Amino acid sequence: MGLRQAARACPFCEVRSLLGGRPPQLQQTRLYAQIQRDRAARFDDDAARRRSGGPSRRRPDASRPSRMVLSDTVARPARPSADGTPPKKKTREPFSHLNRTKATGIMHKRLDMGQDQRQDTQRRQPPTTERREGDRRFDRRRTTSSSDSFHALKMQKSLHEIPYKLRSAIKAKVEEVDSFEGLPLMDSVQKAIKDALPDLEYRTPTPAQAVAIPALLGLQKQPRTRNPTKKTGPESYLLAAETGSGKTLAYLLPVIDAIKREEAADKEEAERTAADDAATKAADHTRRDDIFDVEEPDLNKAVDPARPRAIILVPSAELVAQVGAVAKSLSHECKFRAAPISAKNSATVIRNRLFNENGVDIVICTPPLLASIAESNPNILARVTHLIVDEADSLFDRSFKPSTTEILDRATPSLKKLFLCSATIPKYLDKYLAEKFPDMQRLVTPNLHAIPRRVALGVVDVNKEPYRGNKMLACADTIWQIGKATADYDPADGKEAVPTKRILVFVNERDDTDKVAEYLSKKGIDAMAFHRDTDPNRQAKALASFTGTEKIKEPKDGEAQKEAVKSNASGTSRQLSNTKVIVTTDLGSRGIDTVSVRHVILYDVPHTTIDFIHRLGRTGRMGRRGRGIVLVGPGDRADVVKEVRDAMFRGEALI
Ligand SMILES: Nc1ncnc2c1ncn2[C@@H]1O[C@H](COP(=O)(O)OP(=O)(O)OP(=O)(O)O)[C@@H](O)[C@H]1O
Repeated sequence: MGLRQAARACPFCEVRSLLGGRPPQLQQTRLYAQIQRDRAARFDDDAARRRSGGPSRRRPDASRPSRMVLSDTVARPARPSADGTPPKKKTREPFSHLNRTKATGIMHKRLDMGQDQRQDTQRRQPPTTERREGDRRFDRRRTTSSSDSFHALKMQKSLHEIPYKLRSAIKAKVEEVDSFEGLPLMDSVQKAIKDALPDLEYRTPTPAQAVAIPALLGLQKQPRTRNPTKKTGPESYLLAAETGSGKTLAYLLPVIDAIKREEAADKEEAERTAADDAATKAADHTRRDDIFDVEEPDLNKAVDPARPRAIILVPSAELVAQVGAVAKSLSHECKFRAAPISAKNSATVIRNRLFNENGVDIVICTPPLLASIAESNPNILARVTHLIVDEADSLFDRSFKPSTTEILDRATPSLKKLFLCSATIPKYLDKYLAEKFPDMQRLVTPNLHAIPRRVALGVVDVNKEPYRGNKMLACADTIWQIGKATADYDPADGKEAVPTKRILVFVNERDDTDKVAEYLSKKGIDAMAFHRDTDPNRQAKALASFTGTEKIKEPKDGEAQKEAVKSNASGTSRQLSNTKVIVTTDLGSRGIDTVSVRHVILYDVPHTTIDFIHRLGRTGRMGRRGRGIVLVGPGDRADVVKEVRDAMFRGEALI
C-alpha cells in the first residue's frame, strides 16, 4: 500500500475530507509530511512537462491551466459548450465579483435604476435581510451630497444643515410673489419703496423679501402646533437668506405697514372716544356752559416717555447708521419717526432722539445700549409690538446674548411679532431657537449658506516666489495688480475714466489692521484701518465711499492712464491713486452694505465657514459680480480654502 492509499484508508482522514478540514494530529506525523512532499514533486513534474510542451501526467486531457499558473484568459468570455449552447451562468459566490472588466452587477444596475423602478423591484422581491442592508447602503449613497467630500469644512462644524426639501418648498412661495404691487402693503408704504430703491427702473422683491413680507403681514397660515392651547407669546419668524439679499427691506416694509395701520386704528379710536365724550357732554344738562367750563390740567400726569412700537436690534453702530438711513429714506413718503441711536452718539443726541415731544415709532439700537436705557426707563419697551433682531447669529452669541434676551423678556408682554434674520444659522443658534421658540416659522431661501457663483475666488500662494512667505508683500502686490488692471484695460487714448476701486482686506486679529494698513500706505496705497477705536468721523467718511452713500469724484476723460498710477514729485515712489482700501476685521463683515466693493482680500484664512460667508458676502451684492482673493501663507489651512473654492464652483452650501 502506497503512502496516499494508506492515508485514504485511514478513518481519521475520511472524517477530515468530509469536514473539509485538516486533522491536527496528522499534520504532525511523518506520514503527512511525506504526502506533502510527494504532492509538491508531482506539481513540479507536471509544470516541467507543460513547459516542454508535453501532456500533463496527472490530467493528460485537462484544458484548464494549472492553479499554479496565472491565466491570461480572465478577460475572455467563457467558451460555448461542444453542442453550441451558451455556458451556464455561475451561481453567485463570495468572490464572484472579482476579475471583472466591466462594472456590471447588482450595484451598477441599481445605480442606473430610477427610484420608482427600484421600488417596483423591491415590491416584487421578498425582503431578505441581506437585501435590506444593501438597500440601506444604497440609499445612503444616493442621499448624501457631494458636500460629503468636504472633510476640512466638516471639521469646523459651525453651520446648521438646512435640508434641501425645506429650501425647495420655499422656492414655490417665492415664485408666487413677482411684484411689490401684488403685496397688500398700504399705499404710502408702496410709494416709499421708490425712495428706498431709487436707482431701479423695475422694482421686484428679492426671494428674501418675497418670502418674509407676506409672512410678517400675516398672509401665511401659522403651522399647527401639537397643543394649540399651550401656545403663548408672540408669533416668531426666522428669515435666513444669503448676504446682500435685501433683508433690511424685508423686515422694514411690513413693520412700517403695521405701524401705519396701528396709527390709523388709534386715530379712529381717538375720534370715536372724542365723539362719545362730546355726546355725553351734550346730554349732561347739569354742566356749566360759561367761561368756567375749562378742564383742570392733571398735574400728576407724568410726561409720556419714548414708547416705540418697533425695536430693531443690530450688532454695531455702523449698522445702526445704515438701517437708520434706509428707514429715513422710507419716512419721506409715509410719515413715521425712527430713532437710530448708538454708543457713538452723545447723551444729548440720544435723549433728543428718544424722548422728543412728537414721540418715536421705531428705535434702531445695539442691545447693550438699549438694555441699559431700559433699566432706567422700563416704559420704553412697554408698547413694543414688533421686535426685529438683525444679524441674529451675532446677537445670540455669547457676547450679545444677555442683553438681547433681557430686551426680549422685557418686551414680551406687549410683543406681537418677533422677527430674527441672519445670513448664517450656526448650530448654537438653531439649538437655542428650537428650545426657546419651538413654534418659530423658518423662512429659508434656496441658496442659504452658499456663496453666489458670481463671486469668483482666487488663491495666492504666499509660500511661493516672489513672496516667500511675506503676506504683506503679497497683499500689496495683489492690490497693485487690481488697481493697475483697469489702467491696462482702458484704451490708451483715455476715452474711459478709471473707476475708483474699493477693496476690503479682512484680517483675523484686530492688531493686524493697523500693521497691514500702515504697510500698504508705505507701498503707495490709500489704505485705512477700520476697527472699534478708529476715529468715528474718519470711519464714517471712509465707509460712505464703500457703501455708495457718497459719490466719489471719478477722474475726467483723458486722465485715465495718468490717474491710475501717479509718481511723486521726485519720482522715487509711486502712488496707486484710483484705489481705496479698508483693512478690517469681522466688524466690517457684518451687514454693512458695501455695494461698490468688487474685490475682497482675505489676508488671513477665516476661522469658520460663517466668517467666509460674511466676508466674501461684502462683494457680489444684489446680483453684482465680485472677486475674492485668499492669501494662503505658512500655517494657513489650504485644504479648507480648496474645499470652499470647490463648493463655490458647484454653487453648494459651505457645510
Ligand atoms: N428688491 C430689491 N431690488 C433691488 N435691490 C434691492 C432690493 N432690495 C434691497 N436692495 C438693495 O440690496 C442691497 C443689499 O440689501 P441689504 O443690506 O438689506 O442686504 P442684507 O440681506 O441685509 O445683507 P447682509 O446679510 O450682508 O446684511 C441694498 O443696497 C439694497 O438697496
